[in-house]
Amino acid sequence: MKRNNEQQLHIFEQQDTLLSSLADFIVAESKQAITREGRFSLVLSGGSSPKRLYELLASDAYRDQVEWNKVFFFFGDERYVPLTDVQSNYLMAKTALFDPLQIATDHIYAMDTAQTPEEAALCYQQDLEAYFGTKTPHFDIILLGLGDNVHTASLFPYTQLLHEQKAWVKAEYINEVKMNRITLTAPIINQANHIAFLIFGAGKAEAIQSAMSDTLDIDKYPAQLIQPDHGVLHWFLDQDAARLVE
Ligand SMILES: O=C(O)[C@H](O)[C@@H](O)[C@H](O)[C@H](O)COP(=O)(O)O
Repeated sequence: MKRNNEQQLHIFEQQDTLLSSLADFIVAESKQAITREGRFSLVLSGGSSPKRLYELLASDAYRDQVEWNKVFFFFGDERYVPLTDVQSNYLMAKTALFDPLQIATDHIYAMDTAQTPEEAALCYQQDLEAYFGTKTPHFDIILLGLGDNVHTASLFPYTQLLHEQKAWVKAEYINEVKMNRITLTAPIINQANHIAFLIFGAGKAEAIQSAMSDTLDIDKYPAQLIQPDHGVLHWFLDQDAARLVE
């Protein structure tokens, strides 16, 4: 089954130029969204790949290019650990981005892992409903990473989460990582204006090839679920990661 949405490949030899190109894209989109709607919604991904991007956005090279007081931050997923835990995606973003830029707490939508996983998912859904109001939940940019097993956000292979058609946020115990995860689901991710995968390193090449394959098997390759309804799917890759799809 051919994919029917727009995809843009952005492939760079060096990680530095990859990161600055994605940072430039975020800056440009923030300007357009703020002009259009007075605010910009950015969904952050977790894991290790995006840390340097967040540090770059908070650096002298970029900090003055964005009206941060009009930016609202969300998370694509969260590990079910305290927000002070070293595994927390929130803590990584707080350290690399929020604290250096002195982002106001009412501009940061963290998943509340002090509640049960199911309560946290429900509360986050309510937060999103409040943010979007009666408007369709079109995040301006959703950043995503890709696991070696082709998971993205916390949409892991062979989980119930993959088949959620209605809820925007769900929690599930993920046996593969022996922890509860809270995650945006494909229905809301696919409503974004822009979805940007940030992936680098030769170890991700096979996962990217599977994710991009037109032979769909979403249980095996969950990232294949990411097919924007109206927006653009961007792949920000370094050459090592892109070697099987260039
Ligand atoms: O909470 C998480 O871990 C992320 O949301 C997850 O989807 C991540 O993006 C991939 O696992 C890639 O992680 P790395 O960037 O560390 O390879």
